[in-house]
Amino acid sequence: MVSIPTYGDDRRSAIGLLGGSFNPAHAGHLQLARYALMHLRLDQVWLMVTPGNPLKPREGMASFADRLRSAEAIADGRCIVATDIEMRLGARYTVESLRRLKLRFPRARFVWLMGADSLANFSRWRRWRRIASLMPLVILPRPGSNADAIASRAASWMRHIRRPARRAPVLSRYKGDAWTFLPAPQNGISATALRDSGITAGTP
Ligand SMILES: Nc1ncnc2c1ncn2[C@@H]1O[C@H](COP(=O)(O)OP(=O)(O)OP(=O)(O)O)[C@@H](O)[C@H]1O
Ligand SMILES: O=C(O)c1ccc[n+]([C@@H]2O[C@H](COP(=O)([O-])O)[C@@H](O)[C@H]2O)c1
Repeated sequence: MVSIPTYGDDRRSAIGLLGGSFNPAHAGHLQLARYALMHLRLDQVWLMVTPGNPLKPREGMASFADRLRSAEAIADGRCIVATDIEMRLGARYTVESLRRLKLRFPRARFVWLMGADSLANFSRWRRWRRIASLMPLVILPRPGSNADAIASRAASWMRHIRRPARRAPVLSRYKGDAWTFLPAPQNGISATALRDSGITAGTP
């Protein structure tokens, strides 16, 4: 089982964090991770499996072990790494996980990655303004969610720290208080649709 990636210890690595339920992991996650890796000039993307999204019901959620295995199955173990570090950090909310992660890897430069649907709901996350101050945020488009994301409460509140997408290659140099909406090819796939078709994080 993949545990704590050590890459962040070695040098001032630029690491994209894709937090997710991965119930199951799918091609949309992989596409996002690959695109971010290249366009943000990252050293790695960590598929950071959440012990449990505080806003999602537990019903229908596969076990942490199954979801981690599912994320490992799409990772390459080199540039894209699945990790159980959020479970190990022992925090329930992203804001606390990110704070602990920065203490654990003081030399790393983290960037928080998320799809447009997550930005649309971001203002419901615990201490979301604080999250935006902890590390740069990069939003990738997702069919059906982009207009809501741009019109969201969080996007409106953060408008003064929005950076143009052309700044994406240097965004990891910011300590926080910077975000961008990165135009990218879109993928309509979702874990919900996969579960509805019978594919779950426990499927071998
Ligand atoms: N097709 C996609 N395009 C862009 N971003 C995506 C896509 N799928 C997932 N993401 C992003 O990846 C992160 C983790 O997503 P998650 O594991 O919840 O998958 P999901 O497909 O959104 O799941 P569900 O349908 O169960 O809500 C979130 O930031 C989400 O916005
Ligand atoms: O901390 C919060 O309040 C919070 C609320 C909703 C979602 N999150 C995080 O958002 C990430 C994406 O979650 P999900 O379920 O949409 O894949 C994952 O890392 C969750 O822990 C975090």
